[in-house]
Amino acid sequence: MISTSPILEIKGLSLATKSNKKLVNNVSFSLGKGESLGLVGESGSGKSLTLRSILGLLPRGVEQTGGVIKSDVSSAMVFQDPRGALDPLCPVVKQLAEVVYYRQKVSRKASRIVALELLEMLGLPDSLKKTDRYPSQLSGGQCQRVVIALALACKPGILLCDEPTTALDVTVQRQIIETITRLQNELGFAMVFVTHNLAIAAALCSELCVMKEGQIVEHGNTLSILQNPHNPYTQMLINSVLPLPELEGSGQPWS
Ligand SMILES: Nc1ncnc2c1ncn2[C@@H]1O[C@H](COP(=O)(O)OP(=O)(O)OP(=O)(O)O)[C@@H](O)[C@H]1O
Repeated sequence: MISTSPILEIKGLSLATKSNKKLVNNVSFSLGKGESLGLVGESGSGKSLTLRSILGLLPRGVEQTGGVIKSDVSSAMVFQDPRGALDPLCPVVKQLAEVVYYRQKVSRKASRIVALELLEMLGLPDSLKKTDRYPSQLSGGQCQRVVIALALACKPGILLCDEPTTALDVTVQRQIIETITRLQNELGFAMVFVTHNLAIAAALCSELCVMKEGQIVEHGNTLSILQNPHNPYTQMLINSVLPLPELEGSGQPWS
């Protein structure tokens, strides 16, 4: 299924609480350079824990009880809540310049220049680049762009996205998805993308893992799975997406 040699391989990953309650069970997948894999499934199915284990960022009380994670490139994470991921007391340009300074090992002056370039790349307005604005002075969509810039400042081989658009309204969701697609084409990072939204998974990810109760129940090409799901749970997930109602008489779906 993977055409290039994998840059991330997860084999038989199992996670449990300290009291041995199983949370993720025997999860395996791999990712090639520049590829995108979606993790979908109901709330509590283990998507975020699987993603966090790639970074070694498991929450307190959860431990890896089995399996191996092999990766020879760096990863960076984009979290669901953009405001929560930013320091409210530090101007955004300064936050970004700090990450560039420590991760790219350039001078203070150069780190600010790179930070401004990253904001430009993310399509943020000039006003935000010229004046030092705090996160509370930015919209949710602008904050999420800054958070993506923070992750890209680490020059990741793999971008780990944990429902990065869930907290945003649908028009901003679309802009963020388009921005991520553009940046992936420009920069060539691979991506693991956690989402509840099958349409977003279809737009971004060529490969899909469907998770239920800590296990992968279906894994393969995204379009094949969405058009011809084999697992009853996948079928249920697809059928639970509300169809747009049709305008009476017109036969046309709402636009
Ligand atoms: N720190 C923790 N201690 C104990 N159990 C936890 C902890 N974090 C998560 N869990 C449990 O692990 C399971 C998987 O959680 P996870 O956050 O990975 O689900 P998810 O599929 O990402 O859900 P959502 O889509 O709602 O974010 C859930 O049952 C959750 O309650």
